[in-house]
Amino acid sequence: MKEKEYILRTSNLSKSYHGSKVLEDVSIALEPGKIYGLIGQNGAGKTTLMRVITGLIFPEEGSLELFGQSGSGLPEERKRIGSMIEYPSIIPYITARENLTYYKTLRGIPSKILEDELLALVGLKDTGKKLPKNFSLGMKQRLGIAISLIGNPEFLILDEPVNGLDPLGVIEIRELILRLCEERHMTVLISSHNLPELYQMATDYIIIHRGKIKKAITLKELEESCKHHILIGCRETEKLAGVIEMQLHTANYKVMPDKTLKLYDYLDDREFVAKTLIDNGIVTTNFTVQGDTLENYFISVIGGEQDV
Ligand SMILES: Nc1ncnc2c1ncn2[C@@H]1O[C@H](COP(=O)(O)OP(=O)(O)OP(=O)(O)O)[C@@H](O)[C@H]1O
Repeated sequence: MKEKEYILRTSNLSKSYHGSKVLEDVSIALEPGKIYGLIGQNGAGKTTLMRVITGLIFPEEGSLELFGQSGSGLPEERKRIGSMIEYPSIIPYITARENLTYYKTLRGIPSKILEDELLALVGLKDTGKKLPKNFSLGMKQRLGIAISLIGNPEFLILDEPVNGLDPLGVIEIRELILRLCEERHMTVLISSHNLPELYQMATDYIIIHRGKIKKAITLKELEESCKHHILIGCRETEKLAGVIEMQLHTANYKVMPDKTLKLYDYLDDREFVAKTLIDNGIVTTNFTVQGDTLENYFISVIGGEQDV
């Protein structure tokens, strides 16, 4: 069997500042072509992790593999990364096009049409002589993304690119990222302190809290977790499933690895479900309605801990 390919693999990365751990045992694996949302509150360690990946700082412990290479092979592989970390590195007093020319020259890229191509890609081709200091926040973020795309990266790292944007701005960035992924087959790691903001932009979510990875979940699993259902616990799950199919005439349920069962129907008629189970000799250990908003889900994953 062919071994799974990873764009990035970290193993037990740790980093401290002034004796306190900012990253602790961070192990993540990113597969090609996916969009990973890195979600965590302010100070959770998102920027630090991105800086470690891009080689701006070094971890004290743990290891890192990029495109299958580690150790002395990392600097070469990092050329395949485009990033916008913390703030877009825009020069505010020259035009968007001049910004791109500046960074293109710095990177030694000869293409004559690169500026046109990137400006069109991020929807800034009509900005003409307007200076970035007068751009809206969304325009600045889009120019920052264009700059990060200069080397035609395969792996794009964006730190909070939707922070402070209005809902329309969030949608613009979302559409841009989805397009980049589709047209350029890029893998993206994008951070935010707000799970709902990245919802549907990301295919996978990594939740970080106080430097530790709390959860790695796919969009499908996230939606599954947030979908309302009746959670039923009982010792005889097979018998329970049989009663649900035969007596309640639905197959809209799922047996979980811990043998509890999630029933997605009859939410408005729970009394009928309870009565049917009793009538059929099912003894339940749990019978509750569950399902979360994205925000509640996030809070439940980080354990409801507030930052101090
Ligand atoms: N250079 C530094 N020196 C000292 N402490 C630092 C440094 N950089 C980060 N920290 C601390 O590390 C912790 C994690 O910071 P980081 O910027 O990685 O978090 P974040 O999740 O990106 O948060 P935000 O959303 O606020 O940017 C914070 O407590 C921060 O104060």
